[in-house]
Amino acid sequence: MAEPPDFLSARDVGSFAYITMKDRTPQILTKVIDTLHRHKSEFFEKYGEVGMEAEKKAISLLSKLRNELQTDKPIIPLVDKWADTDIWNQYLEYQRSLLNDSDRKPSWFQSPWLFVECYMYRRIHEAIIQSPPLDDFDVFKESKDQNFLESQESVNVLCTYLQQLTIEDLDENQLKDEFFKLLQISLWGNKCDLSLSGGESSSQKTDLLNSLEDLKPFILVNDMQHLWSLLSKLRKTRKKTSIVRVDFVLDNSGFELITDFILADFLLSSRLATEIHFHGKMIPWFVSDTTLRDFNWVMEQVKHGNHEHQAKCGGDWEKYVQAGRWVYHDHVFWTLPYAYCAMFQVAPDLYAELQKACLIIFKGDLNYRKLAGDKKWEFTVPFHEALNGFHPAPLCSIRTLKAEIQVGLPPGLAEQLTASDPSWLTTGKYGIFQFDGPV
Ligand SMILES: O=P(O)(O)OC[C@H]1O[C@](O)(CO)[C@@H](O)[C@@H]1O
Ligand SMILES: [Mn+2]
Repeated sequence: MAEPPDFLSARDVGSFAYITMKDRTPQILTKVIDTLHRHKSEFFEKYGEVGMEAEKKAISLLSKLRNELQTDKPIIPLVDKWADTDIWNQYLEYQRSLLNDSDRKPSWFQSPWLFVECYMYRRIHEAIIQSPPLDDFDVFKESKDQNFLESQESVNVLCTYLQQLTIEDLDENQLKDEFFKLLQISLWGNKCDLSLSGGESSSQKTDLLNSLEDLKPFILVNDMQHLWSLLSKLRKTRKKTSIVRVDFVLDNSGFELITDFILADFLLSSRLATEIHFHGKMIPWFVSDTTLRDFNWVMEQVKHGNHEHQAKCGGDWEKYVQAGRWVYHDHVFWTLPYAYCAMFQVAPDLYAELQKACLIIFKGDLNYRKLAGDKKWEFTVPFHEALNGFHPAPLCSIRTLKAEIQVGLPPGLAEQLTASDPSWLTTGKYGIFQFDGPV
């Protein structure tokens, strides 16, 4: 058997991992510090002097973190006492044990990129929870909310589209077309995450629905048909009372979350699924990722939006939640640095939960990196192989490409893309629907 490939790492000078660690992450940390500064008077009003002291403490911890990163210092153990602190510190030990030389320590620019990038977000969380009473403050909340608010026009268009679809009148082919349309909306919704733009606003302003045809050439792997075959077969063959569960491993809040809600709503309304389970993050993560608070906030906003179709959607979604047809889950595993092939061992309860799904949709780039272990795979390696034994249920990655990792391409395509568009892997311009499961 050939050796598995090496991990992506900032050690590779000039790589996207390197540029992210050198430029983008310090920029994100600076923005976090600035956010805390800007909330100073709010903290004072709420907590008095204690709030001011806490703000100072958080800023000093974050400045120290930025300095450690920029000077490639060793990765140090976490000192907080949170649900996953011990697991993280064990993982740090494991990373250290991988370095044969006992004097060498894992560091920002030498260790696997997935590990250090996750560690940075976990250290931001540490800085905040060590600074009570600010321990509940989400440093990314403002930008997530802004992304949603700036996408209002597109949100209206999508809600209106969904409300005006008369699903019961559609024949099988029409239903498939609509399903494909909403899958593509959910794909391109992943284009505008905030960590890629260094936390700067990147909301959705164009009318996606009318751009889908133009965007089709940018879909490099298109397994939508497999998703349709799977769900439409279940729809035809299932008994009246049986459950068809689709899980979404969510990515970003704001506009992307709306596109996921629209797709999830369609799945229920069309009876392609009977239950949707959403998996979000327990702590603020990679700037724009969805937490329970974001999930609820976005739903509330839509419900109280001053647009008739938005309000109707929001009302429906709330009812789905109340009826247990939409269920939100979180788990510490999603904010650990492990590839998903480790889930069975590290978080068997989560693995068992995912096994209940008929289909799992993994949204976004970070999920893809974790599915494929963030390794330098050949572009033609089969997706099934890169998953390295992670097969809880049929699954599909819906992702725009924002990192130098992609598998399952036909021979020659990567070379062709590199020649015509050298940054094809990292700009979010290209997308995939990549399925693994029985076909
Ligand atoms: O929100 P997404 O689609 O997971 O993208 C987040 C992305 O941010 C980056 O880490 C860059 O910091 C990408 O490479 C990463 O995977
Ligand atoms: Mn994200």
